Amino acid sequence: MAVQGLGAIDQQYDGSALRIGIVHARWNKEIIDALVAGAIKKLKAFNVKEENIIVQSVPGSFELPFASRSLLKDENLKLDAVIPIGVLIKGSTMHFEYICDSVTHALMRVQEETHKPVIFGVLTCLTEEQARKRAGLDPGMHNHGEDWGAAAVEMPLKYSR
Ligand SMILES: O=Nc1c(NC[C@H](O)[C@H](O)[C@H](O)CO)[nH]c(=O)[nH]c1=O
Repeated sequence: MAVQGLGAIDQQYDGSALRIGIVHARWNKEIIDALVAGAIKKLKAFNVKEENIIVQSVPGSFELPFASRSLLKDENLKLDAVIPIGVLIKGSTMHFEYICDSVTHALMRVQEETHKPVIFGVLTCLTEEQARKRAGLDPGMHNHGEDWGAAAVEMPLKYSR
């Protein structure tokens, strides 16, 4: 049996009727930009229309849950899923741990409260090198933003209410 890799896609989904939000933090801009580009590239590969991809930014990852909830509840946007994207890199204090833990749990709560998919697009890295690799910024490395784009198409098509 073929072993599926991380973020393996199980079939070619048609996202042409979907509306997807991407809300990204503004810390670690170069890495964020690569992750957002990867997510958009994959959304388009699944036929999501450019006009149906709504991209907004927030100051940092700690603001992602609030913004994600607001986007999903915005009746004018009619989003099918949201991809919060942030890059958290360990510093010399415990700030990193508290943000990672609180943001992760808060994003899960947004998903439960809104009954809409919230794709976990937050890198929690010990070094900048780890983050760059996961954004595909090193030659031959995979851009995790693409996995998040694929998940944002699969989930609403499979589990929309
Ligand atoms: O501290 N490091 C980071 C960070 N801190 C800011 C925080 O998310 C929030 O915006 C402020 O505390 C204001 O609420 N935000 C990140 O996205 N990545 C980091 O690596």
